[in-house]
Amino acid sequence: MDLAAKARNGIQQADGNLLQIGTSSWLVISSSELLVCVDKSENRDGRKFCINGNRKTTGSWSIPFYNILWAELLQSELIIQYAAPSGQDVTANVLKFSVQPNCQSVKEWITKLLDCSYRDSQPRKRAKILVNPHSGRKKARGMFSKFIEPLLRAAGCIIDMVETTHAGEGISIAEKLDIDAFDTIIVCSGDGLAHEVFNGFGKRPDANRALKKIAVAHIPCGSGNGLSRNLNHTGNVSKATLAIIKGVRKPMDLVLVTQGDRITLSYLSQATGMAAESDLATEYLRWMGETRFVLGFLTRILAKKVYPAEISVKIAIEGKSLIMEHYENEIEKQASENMCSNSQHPLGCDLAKDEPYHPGLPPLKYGTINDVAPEDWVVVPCDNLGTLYCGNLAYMSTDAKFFRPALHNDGMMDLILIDGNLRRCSALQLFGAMTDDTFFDSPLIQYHKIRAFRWTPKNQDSGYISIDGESVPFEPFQAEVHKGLGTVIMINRQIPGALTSI
Ligand SMILES: Nc1ncnc2c1ncn2[C@@H]1O[C@H](COP(=O)(O)OP(=O)(O)OP(=O)(O)O)[C@@H](O)[C@H]1O
Repeated sequence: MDLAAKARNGIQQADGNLLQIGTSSWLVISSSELLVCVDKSENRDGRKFCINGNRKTTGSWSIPFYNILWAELLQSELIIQYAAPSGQDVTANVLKFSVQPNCQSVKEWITKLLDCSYRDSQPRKRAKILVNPHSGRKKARGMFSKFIEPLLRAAGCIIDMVETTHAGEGISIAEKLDIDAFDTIIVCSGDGLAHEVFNGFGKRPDANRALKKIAVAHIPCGSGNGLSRNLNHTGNVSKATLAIIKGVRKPMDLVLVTQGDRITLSYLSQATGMAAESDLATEYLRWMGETRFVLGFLTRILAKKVYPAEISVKIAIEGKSLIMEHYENEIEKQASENMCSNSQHPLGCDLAKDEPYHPGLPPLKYGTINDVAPEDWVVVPCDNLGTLYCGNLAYMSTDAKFFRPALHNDGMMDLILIDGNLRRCSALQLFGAMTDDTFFDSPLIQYHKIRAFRWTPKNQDSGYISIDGESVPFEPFQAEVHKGLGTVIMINRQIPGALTSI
């Protein structure tokens, strides 16, 4: 069916969805998109309609609800802002129509269009934005002015941007942020700046409230962009911006890590051995972007390096088939919850439903690394350990899906242990499996769903430990997960067009 026919069909189905802008020109809110039909004969002088200032455009086309950014009536002008595909990206575009001044039916039509376009996502979010000009290939500043700012402004978001000037600034900004003035903090960088933001919130006396009130969002401008891949389902800057504009708040598990007398919040991963070294020991290859992780991993896997350790674990689910069963049940549960409602509690919902409320960080469930490990923890022999990789989300970078059954809010972490002395051909096969989604199935990896673990190095004086990709001192540590402690913005798959736009 061509669009004009679709539009006529739409008119017959629901008159309230139709906005007549001429005798034979219409705008129609269909079930999944906005249909635009502008008759050539009615826009000869270009007074009725223009697109991006061009008064000559006429014809019929459609815009998925997901791409509608904003609509408003300014006196006799109906303005519709939307994100239009442009090569690999989306860019801000504007349609303008002449209508009757301050017309009530136009106002009602706009309300309907915005309801369809945002569903239960909060429109016009108030965003604190951190841009790290040093991250990745140092393009974040350019990306902000080319894509991020125009899209956010077109969507009517209220934005307050700062460029970070040094490491650690993300912590102090989050620590001092007026959490009543914003809905979200959008990090335009790699995963490191998001780590700082969570840790800044963690330092506050009202840490729990800050972590619930301010949703963290990520636009992928760094060399490690795992968070954006998990939340926005994209590594593209403009599409991630759109996913955040149309995104929905969700609680996300956070991990509390104790080391010495320090406590660190982790949202993505904890790694030692090869997984940590291939990231942290390749800083000098930063110019390569995400390729540096691949190169780092390959060189170590082929060298058969081992990193002996003592590891004890609080197991949640044992065995790959039970883990997959849990994953599938949770996905089904989430889908039916989404069908019912996606309600947006102003504090990010799930405010300690089943646990007592604490204004600061919640108390540790299993003590610190300085306490004796609980008796029911399982000790895993790890004399030949190559990699310890513990993840809270599925993707660790844009295309490395290490933790296929990881869920952002199930109160569990996924732990991978891999021997370091694998035969070289097996190690290479395993490496290939990282990018084709068969990694989880490989018999070469031990996979556990856990609630907590402790790692102590054996016969190693120095080495690398990475928390969310950031280096921490080479000392024993203990980690435990807290369900829904943080809040993030995630793509809203319920809005028609969301899945085709990413
Ligand atoms: N202006 C700046 N100059 C130098 N470092 C900065 C600046 N702003 C922030 N940083 C630091 O840069 C670190 C890495 O940033 P980020 O994760 O955003 O980028 P990245 O390129 O992905 O880096 P990485 O691969 O190390 O995670 C962060 O820990 C942050 O503290």
